[in-house]
Amino acid sequence: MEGFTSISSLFMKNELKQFLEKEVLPGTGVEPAALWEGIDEIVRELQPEIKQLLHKREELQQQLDQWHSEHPGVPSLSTYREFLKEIGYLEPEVEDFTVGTEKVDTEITAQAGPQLVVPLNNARYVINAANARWGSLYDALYGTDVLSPVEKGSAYNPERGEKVIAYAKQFLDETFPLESGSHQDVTEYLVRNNTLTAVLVQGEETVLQKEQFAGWQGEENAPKALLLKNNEMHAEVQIDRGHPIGKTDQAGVKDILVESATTTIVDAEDSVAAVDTEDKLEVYRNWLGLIKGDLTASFNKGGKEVRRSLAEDREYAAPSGEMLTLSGRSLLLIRNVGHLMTTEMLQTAAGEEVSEGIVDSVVTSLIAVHDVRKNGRYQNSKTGSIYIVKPKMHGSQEVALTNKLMQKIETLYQLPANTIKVGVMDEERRTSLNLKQCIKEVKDRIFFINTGFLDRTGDEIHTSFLGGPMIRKNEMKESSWLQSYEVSNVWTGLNTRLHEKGQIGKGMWPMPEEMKQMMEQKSGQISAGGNTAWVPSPTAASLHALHYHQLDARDIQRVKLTETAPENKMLEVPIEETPKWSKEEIQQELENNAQGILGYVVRWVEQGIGCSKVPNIDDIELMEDRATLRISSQHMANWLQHGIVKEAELKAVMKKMAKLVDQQNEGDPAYTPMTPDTESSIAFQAALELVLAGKNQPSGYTEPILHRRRKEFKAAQRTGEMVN
Ligand SMILES: CC(=O)SCCNC(=O)CCNC(=O)[C@H](O)C(C)(C)COP(=O)(O)OP(=O)(O)OC[C@H]1O[C@@H](n2cnc3c(N)ncnc32)[C@H](O)[C@@H]1OP(=O)(O)O
Ligand SMILES: O=CC(=O)O
Ligand SMILES: [Mg+2]
Repeated sequence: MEGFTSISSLFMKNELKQFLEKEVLPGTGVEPAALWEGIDEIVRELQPEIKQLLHKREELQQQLDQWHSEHPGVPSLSTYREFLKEIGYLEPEVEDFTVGTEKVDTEITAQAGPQLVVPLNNARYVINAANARWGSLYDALYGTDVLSPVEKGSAYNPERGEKVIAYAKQFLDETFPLESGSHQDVTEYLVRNNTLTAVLVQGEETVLQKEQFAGWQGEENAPKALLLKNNEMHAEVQIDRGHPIGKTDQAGVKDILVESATTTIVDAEDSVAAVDTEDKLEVYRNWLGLIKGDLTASFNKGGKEVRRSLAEDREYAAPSGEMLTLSGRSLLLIRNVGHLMTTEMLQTAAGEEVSEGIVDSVVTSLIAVHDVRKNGRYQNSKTGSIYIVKPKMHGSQEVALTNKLMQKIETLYQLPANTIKVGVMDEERRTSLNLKQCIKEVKDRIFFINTGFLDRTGDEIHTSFLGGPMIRKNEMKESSWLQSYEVSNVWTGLNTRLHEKGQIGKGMWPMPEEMKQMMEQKSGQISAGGNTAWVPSPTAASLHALHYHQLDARDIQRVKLTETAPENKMLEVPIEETPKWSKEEIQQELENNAQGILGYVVRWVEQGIGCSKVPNIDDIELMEDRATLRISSQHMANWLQHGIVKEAELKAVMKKMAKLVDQQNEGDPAYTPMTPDTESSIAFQAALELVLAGKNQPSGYTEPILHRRRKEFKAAQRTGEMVN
């Protein structure tokens, strides 16, 4: 095969083979021949199993479709439950057990804090994310709407600055109260007898309680930084009387750094558009750079050349008399793709593509072997673990398959058993309903469960597609199935003692610009029992970090563990039995969905951007990724199926919204408008296809269409380049 080299019985793209041989393998202790043989064996054994499990998904969906056609509307619970048991959708109960994962880093076991997610194909963002372990509270407050609407413009506004400082000092008073007086009235901080001492305006001295003072930098009588600790999370008061802000502060405080993203998921899945070898290698190379510690990104920002690299660790003198070192970087977890897609990078002799999930796990864990062998400039996992997040698994058999894959990889790389930890995204209905069984399959390697409610909503719609029209998208968050799913996830996590070994994670804040709202609402995820929750940006991480100071997540979990089992309402399908929507409401729903779909898809297909901010109908910028696309496309397809909208009307809405999206992108020189010639716009046709063919997409996923259309666009671009 042209462009491929044979490795055992398989054929590998030359670029991947070279990348593995020249850039990855040296230093891992794994020989090329052993790798090729190992991959071959894994593929031979697991590829048929994956196919079988994908076939099982289809079979179940057909049975569900048939059942819903015969029982239209909201299902009667007892009959429905029986049916689901009969077809094996609901799995048999399993005995109680506890999670036994060992060698998990303290960022996961001891700390409770924000989890940042970042697209792995963007080196500039990825380095930023790794460094988001620490973030400026002053910047986070000044640059967002938490205190007052965002101001555009470059000049520093001292009035806004004052508000920021007052808020931050109030945070200090609430979280790190002085024995008497307020941080607002401090004129000098110093360290005396290993105690943080503050001099107040009137001249009297006060102290911070001992347990909260973790260290300092600089001289004891003129410290530059004071390290404070609460609920296992740190904050650093930075003092510099020569700094433009420090100069204006009576205590010389220039900023308060907050420990922010304790963990970061570097994402090779739903936030990236990676459809071929070129794209995948970019993703893998960035992961290698992160693990080796030498990833850099150079770019121009505000007229200045910036070269970004990974942050160093932070060192402090500790009250114990010893030095204290804290990581300067977030603990990195990598999200692989799920079981569905295959990749051109590796093929069988018959020309059949190999599962992309297998290749992802083999390559990303091989790269992480450098961390286990301490080859990098920094050490990501101090416990020698590799953290892989596995998305979109349906039920316990698929989790068992992932476990088998990781076992085989460990054997291949001669790693101790359970070195590769697995994070299970609870984002498909069959996993939520059988979560205990799923956790059991990876009970000694699981390090988190996470309520990926976005994918989960897409799957909720697709599973019961033929039952009737779904409620409006915005109503989903309040619906009983979703609330029950959140509660049940926590319950199962706590009762398998997962929280003692890992994270019970909560979902994404998908409105990156709405930080005031986030500050008002996102602490709810901790009150609900989460010890981590997803944020879309470093700024959001720094702000959400404050919630972990306000609430003791571990304590909340201990209390929740004593509660009785929640009622399971996950089978309450969100069908609107007697739709009474006005024409305007229907139009609004369709336009909102169409705008989101088109705004996201056009950048995906034509620019290879897998996660972007797209304004909704109310001009609020929403984070759109493949999971939000799954919801919108399935929702429109479902309304089409049930006659809430006719095909011609739907097409008209799509065209109207394409015009709007074109206008919204006018300032982007790389953008090609979809209108007026929507027929020849590959992006527009992709968006339309996602809706018109939505009913038949596997589990309602958008990957197959997106990948095909992106490849089509890339090919057209290449042909165009050749012609020009
Ligand atoms: C359902 C799911 O699967 S959710 C998981 C998938 N979602 C994600 O991964 C969301 C990740 N977030 C993002 O990709 C981005 O924040 C977006 C696309 C939502 C917004 O991106 P932009 O429009 O470029 O953001 P904006 O212009 O406000 O900010 C850009 C700055 O913030 C930084 N930034 C934004 N998001 C991130 C992030 N997730 N990690 C690190 N840095 C980030 C950028 O580095 C940039 O700073 P720089 O100029 O110093 O490099
Ligand atoms: O992956 C996260 C989700 O919400 O889906
Ligand atoms: Mg998801």
